Amino acid sequence: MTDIRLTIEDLHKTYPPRGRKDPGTEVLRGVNLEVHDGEFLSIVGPSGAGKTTLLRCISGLLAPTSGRVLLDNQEITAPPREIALVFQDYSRSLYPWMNVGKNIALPLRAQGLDKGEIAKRVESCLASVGLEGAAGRYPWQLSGGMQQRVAIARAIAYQPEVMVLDEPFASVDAQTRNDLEDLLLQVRQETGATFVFVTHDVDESVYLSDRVAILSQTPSHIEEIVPIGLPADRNQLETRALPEFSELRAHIFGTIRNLVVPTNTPPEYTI
Ligand SMILES: Nc1ncnc2c1ncn2[C@@H]1O[C@H](COP(=O)(O)OP(=O)(O)OP(=O)(O)O)[C@@H](O)[C@H]1O
Repeated sequence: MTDIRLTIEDLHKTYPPRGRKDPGTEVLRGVNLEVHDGEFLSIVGPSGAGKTTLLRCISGLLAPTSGRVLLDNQEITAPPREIALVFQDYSRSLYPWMNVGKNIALPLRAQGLDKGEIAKRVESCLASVGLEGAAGRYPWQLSGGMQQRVAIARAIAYQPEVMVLDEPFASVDAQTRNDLEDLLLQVRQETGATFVFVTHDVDESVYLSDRVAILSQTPSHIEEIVPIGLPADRNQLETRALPEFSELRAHIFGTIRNLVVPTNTPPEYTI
């Protein structure tokens, strides 16, 4: 049996009232989830279902109202060293006044590594994300996709056990997005890390994952966990052309659509 890396136990989160007339916002109501060691698990769900809230609780950035998140059986009460985060907004996560090398080195310096080890890690992580020799460039000199590669390099330089990513590819074009998806699969193979990945893109969740967890409408719980039994060796053209791929995306899309109470707003998910 696979080891459990992360356990989410009966997690509840209600944001406190913002004024006298605001009762507060109950977002998570009893989320239970286990993430296996080395697994790639994606979280999808209707817009506003609480995906980011759940990720923030998992990574120790937000205290749950009740319930617990355990990393290797230890309750998380603050951001643990073993977890690295990558967000959608790379332009805010990289420091524009520091070059790429310094951006990647910053958390390593905080970890107390010596200069030689830091320089080695910066170069090898840049090579892993296809940005050899870019250490001296500044974030504003790079395209959006390249900046997100730097954010991924910074996360892997840290040698985390778990990588938590919140819609990391939502702001890049379709071709770059496919390249970054493959980069993530390569990073997963090289590092053996566990991935928890939030996306609005059902196809992306099927392409990348071992399992996809579907969050319900708020106050949310896990509606369904879908095992993705596709061959481990994924390929943008062949994997996406498999009949099982279409069946899985149709199933997940249908489940999310059934969760959404009809409104006049256009659907966010497309198939
Ligand atoms: N700091 C906060 N204070 C109060 N309410 C909040 C706060 N952050 C989020 N919310 C509310 O919690 C709900 C869930 O938000 P969250 O961002 O977690 O959902 P999401 O599934 O990630 O959203 P999206 O699909 O838009 O990315 C929303 O109704 C949001 O307005």
